[in-house]
Amino acid sequence: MKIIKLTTYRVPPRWMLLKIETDEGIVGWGEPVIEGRARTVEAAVHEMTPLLIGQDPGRINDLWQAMYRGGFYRGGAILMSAIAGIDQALWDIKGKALGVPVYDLLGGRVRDKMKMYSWVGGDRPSDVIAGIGKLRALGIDTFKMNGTEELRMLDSARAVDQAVGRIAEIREAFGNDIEFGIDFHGRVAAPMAKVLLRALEPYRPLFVEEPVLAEQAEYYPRLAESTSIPLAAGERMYSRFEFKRVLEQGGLAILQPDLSHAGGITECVRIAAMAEAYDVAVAPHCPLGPVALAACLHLDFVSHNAVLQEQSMGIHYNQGAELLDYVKNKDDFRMDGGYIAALTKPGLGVEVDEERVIEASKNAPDWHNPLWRHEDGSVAEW
Ligand SMILES: O=C(O)[C@H](O)[C@@H](O)[C@@H](O)[C@H](O)CO
Ligand SMILES: [Mg+2]
Repeated sequence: MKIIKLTTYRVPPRWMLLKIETDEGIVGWGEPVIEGRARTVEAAVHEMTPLLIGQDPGRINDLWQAMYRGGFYRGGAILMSAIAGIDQALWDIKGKALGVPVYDLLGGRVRDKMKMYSWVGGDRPSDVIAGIGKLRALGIDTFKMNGTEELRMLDSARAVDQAVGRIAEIREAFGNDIEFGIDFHGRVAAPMAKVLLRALEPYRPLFVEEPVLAEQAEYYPRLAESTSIPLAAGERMYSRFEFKRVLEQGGLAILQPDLSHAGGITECVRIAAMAEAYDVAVAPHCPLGPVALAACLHLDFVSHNAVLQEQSMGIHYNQGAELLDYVKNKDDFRMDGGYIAALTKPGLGVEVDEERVIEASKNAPDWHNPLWRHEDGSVAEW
């Protein structure tokens, strides 16, 4: 079998889907995208085409190495997202060619169902109580929300009280019937991280995500010393080589590689195995579309240390399209009591509605995250 064509479709809300065609008629789908840089990743995908056209799609490891090592410069958000989407599509082709789901190509399932969580509260975490109430009715009991709005490097007791007060309200309203992660989203600088973590201790969040920016990873062990709250990070790390440093230095209880940013299934399954050796859990990051989620689920079903899966149904970013709008087999993604079953169809298990994708790609938005500024006019982390 040979790869004959790559086609990219940027689609609402802010995703990109990649279709890889072969000379035997089998097609694979991937989701190479960095939120806000879809056009850049699209260019990177097409720059890699000469390494792929005419090649056997079944030689995923060799194609991965050629894409990673072949360009001299390597790593980072753009190139690793391009590789990720291509990798996902190659696994999709392989599974379809052999008539098995990707998890069976990776040694089979370690679990029967996977625990999912939903976002509540939006960019500026508000109405989280109402959001949780609505989703509780659907049997969902695990959530994530932003921990703060903009926060200055050194902010006020009032700002801390506002952030903590929201969490206190959640515990007040729902007790221990629900669990929730708090995403600091890189908005909290090192001077404030310890302050905020300590103030949140009494409310026992399931985890705090990106307690500081990924470029401040040396703070993870120091912050972990100061709190019992499990620390999580990973959406802004892009390969085994970044995650190995974080595992070596310690501090993170949960790694959150993104299957559409960190080199795809091939790379993230290795990252998950590395984490298991350090007794670190994995909870793949996925605020994206259905192909990215499917790739995450195949990792989840073969990784003993996979504990939670993010999915974007109802997320505040999904303006103009929802998680399953481009999927024909929507029922396969049904959640039951906050869990999802394995995707058992061959390949990634996503039946892409190509007509819908092509139609939607005709007016793809150029989504970019907002540029926030503090009261004094300086740039604030979004
Ligand atoms: O945890 C999450 O889902 C992420 O922090 C998410 O909010 C960001 O990755 C966002 O998609 C960037 O545009
Ligand atoms: Mg996050």
